[in-house]
Amino acid sequence: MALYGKIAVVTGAAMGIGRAITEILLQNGCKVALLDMNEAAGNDLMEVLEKLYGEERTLFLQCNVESEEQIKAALQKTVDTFGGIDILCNNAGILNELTWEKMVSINLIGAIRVAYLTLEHMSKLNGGQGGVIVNTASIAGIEPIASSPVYTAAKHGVVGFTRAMATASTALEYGVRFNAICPSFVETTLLIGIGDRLGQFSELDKSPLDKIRLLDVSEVAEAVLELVTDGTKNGEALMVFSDGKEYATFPSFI
Ligand SMILES: NC(=O)c1ccc[n+]([C@@H]2O[C@H](COP(=O)([O-])OP(=O)(O)OC[C@H]3O[C@@H](n4cnc5c(N)ncnc54)[C@H](O)[C@@H]3O)[C@@H](O)[C@H]2O)c1
Ligand SMILES: CCCCC/C=C\C=C\[C@H](O)C/C=C\C/C=C\CCCC(=O)O
Repeated sequence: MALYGKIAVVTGAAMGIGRAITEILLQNGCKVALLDMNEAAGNDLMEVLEKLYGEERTLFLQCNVESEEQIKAALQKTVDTFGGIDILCNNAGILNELTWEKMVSINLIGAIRVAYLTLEHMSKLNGGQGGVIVNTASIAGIEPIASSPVYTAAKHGVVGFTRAMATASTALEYGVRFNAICPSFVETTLLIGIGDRLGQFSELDKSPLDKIRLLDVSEVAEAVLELVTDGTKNGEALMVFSDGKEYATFPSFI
């Protein structure tokens, strides 16, 4: 997919990986709607981006991915402002085993909710032009992390949802590709003070974090760009490690 002039929606865009995805899409000519619940961080980032890329190429919309109403309003505003949606980077997420039901609500249900509501604009079945959806999962979506069982469950859910939707989209001719990005540990606020958010599993935090190089957000954004632009990629889970990236392989029974 050539990106110049394409319209992207990024959730959890105000900081961390979402911010890096937003910037790489802007650098490649996209218009980007930044959705995030953190209004202050979103507005601060907009000031920076407007100076770099021009006011007409970015739009910040305060949006909690737990709220169907807020997502619907944000997507409609994006379509009204930019004229459609070609790319969704479904990235908002938290890591907190203490508030595990909320974590499932944001990391898994939120991602599904945003994807379904975006398809109402993007799917060829609904009069859209087709496009691509990249869901931010994690290596924890491929391999269990003992200190984070519910985070692991939610991210496995994101990978499963992505792969099933890729097949469904092909069969039902939505014209939409679905891929998952699965990073290792990335240097963002998500990992700050993590020991306090692992609850009964905190003693398992033996911190590989001290032994491996944390990824820079730009490395994850580069891998997302590959999944967005390479039209042959559908139903893939691209793992990003400190020493390179690799597509996950899965058994097949059906
Ligand atoms: N940092 C890592 O090591 C790592 C590794 C693999 C995957 N991930 C995943 O990457 C994604 C981004 O995480 P990050 O590391 O950039 O974290 P981050 O905390 O730096 O950024 C997360 C962003 O999501 C937003 N957000 C959180 N809950 C939201 C909600 N309910 N609605 C809307 N926005 C919300 C926050 O306001 C924030 O701007 C998450 O899905 C996370 O699970 C992170
Ligand atoms: C042990 C401390 C864990 C605290 C953080 C828990 C979960 C973090 C999840 C992130 O999404 C990253 C998930 C998994 C990373 C897995 C493997 C690391 C591979 C190392 C490498 O890059 O080579």
